[in-house]
Amino acid sequence: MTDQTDHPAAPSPLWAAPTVTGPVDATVTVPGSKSVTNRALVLAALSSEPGWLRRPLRSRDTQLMAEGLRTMGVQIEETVSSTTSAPRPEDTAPGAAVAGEAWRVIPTTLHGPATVDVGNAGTVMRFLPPVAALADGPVRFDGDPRSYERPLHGVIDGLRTLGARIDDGKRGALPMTVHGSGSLTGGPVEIDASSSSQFVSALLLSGPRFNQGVEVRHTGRALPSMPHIRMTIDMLRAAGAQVDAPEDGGEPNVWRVTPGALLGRDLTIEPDLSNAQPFLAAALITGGRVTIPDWPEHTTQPGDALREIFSAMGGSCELDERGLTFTGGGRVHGIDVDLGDVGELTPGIAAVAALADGESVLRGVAHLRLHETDRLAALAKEINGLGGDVTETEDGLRIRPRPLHGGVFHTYDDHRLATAGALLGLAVEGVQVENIATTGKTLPDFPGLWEGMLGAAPVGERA
Ligand SMILES: O=C(O)C1=C[C@@H](OP(=O)(O)O)[C@@H](O)[C@H](O)C1
Ligand SMILES: C=C(OP(=O)(O)O)C(=O)O
Repeated sequence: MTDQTDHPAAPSPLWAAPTVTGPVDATVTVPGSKSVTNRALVLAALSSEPGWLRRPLRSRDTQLMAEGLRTMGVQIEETVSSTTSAPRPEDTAPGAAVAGEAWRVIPTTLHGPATVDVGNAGTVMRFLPPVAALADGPVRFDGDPRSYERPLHGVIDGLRTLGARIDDGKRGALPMTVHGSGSLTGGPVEIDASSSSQFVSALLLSGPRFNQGVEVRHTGRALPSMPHIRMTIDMLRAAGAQVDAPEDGGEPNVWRVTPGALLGRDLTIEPDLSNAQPFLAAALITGGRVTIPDWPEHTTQPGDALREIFSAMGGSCELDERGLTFTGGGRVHGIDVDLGDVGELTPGIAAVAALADGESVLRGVAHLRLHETDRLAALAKEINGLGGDVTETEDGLRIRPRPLHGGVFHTYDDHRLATAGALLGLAVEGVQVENIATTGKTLPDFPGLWEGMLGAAPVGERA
């Protein structure tokens, strides 16, 4: 929490991005979804009975979420993948299920005083304040310097309307203290969630535990990341909540959650499809083939849109019992696409677009200026630093491919900038990615997975 402000910044190490000389051909098992894991943790913590998360993502963002809930009293235990909390002998035998494969969540009466470190996790800084409003006692929220700049007004103002007392020094941002009183009135609330869909998800996720439930009405410009709101609704319903949503015949931009108990679930977390992006992109860029096991047939994850987007950029994919196999066609095409629903895919798409045979226009993602970093400015600056021609538009990027050269690719503590740099390095010699460890926000050991994928690639001429 304070590390980054108390000490002078040490220079971040550089990671020499490997360049490949032939098509990749690999199967890459991607860890669990950040968005599903962090919703599942919140819902399990608010349930009336214990639950299980199997194959949860263990990364900075999800550990921060688990730790935040623990500080309010929730028990989250590392366990073996068994259906009881006591490990069976066969689970601890060599080659059997590894300890820590599952999280067992045991809810409790939430309490303060507590301090939550949100890091730079949008899900933690937005989903936990409504939980804290249900705790008995003050809960302080703090995080990385960037968390102070990320929008939070929808959650703060929304919670105040619903009856919470919050001390934010009138900034409408972190740091702040939520003075929980053990319960929240709830009811109708209007918010402008055009800067982050997570405002809506945050108020809905805790909504069943508010005395009057919640009715969230979005006012303002277009909402980004609609599949993530759909994910919230589907997971709430699977936990037994009653939710009315616009796409089910309800009023546009209005969601209602009825008060009621949430059920403890036994949930296996899907792989993170947005984190599958760099590996699929490697197949596209090198004219190779990558299989991602356990790709869900139906999902609300925005990463599922990669099947269509990357196919349009020059490949093809097949979903079968092995998972999703993406095969690059040998050429990468430019694309003109609105990414408003799937904004978190933008950095990876921009990197691929910089290597394409024609211009790309990425639209509908103005809100990315308020993500982990200003992603539009960072992508333009870093790709241009390698010789590219990227310009910012009002709501996105225009990318005109040019021959690129090596150099340092700065990442601004943004995991998706780091994987975008790795992608460029596949095709461009001498790319050095600053602070590759920042990928640990959502994808621990990215370098190991990346080098493992390339190790499986046959050596040969560039495709
Ligand atoms: O609810 C979620 O899990 C997320 C919603 C999106 O946030 P925004 O709507 O702020 O873009 C997305 O970009 C983020 O990575 C995860
Ligand atoms: C925007 C992102 O994260 P978050 O808002 O959850 O911090 C992301 O993972 O791309």
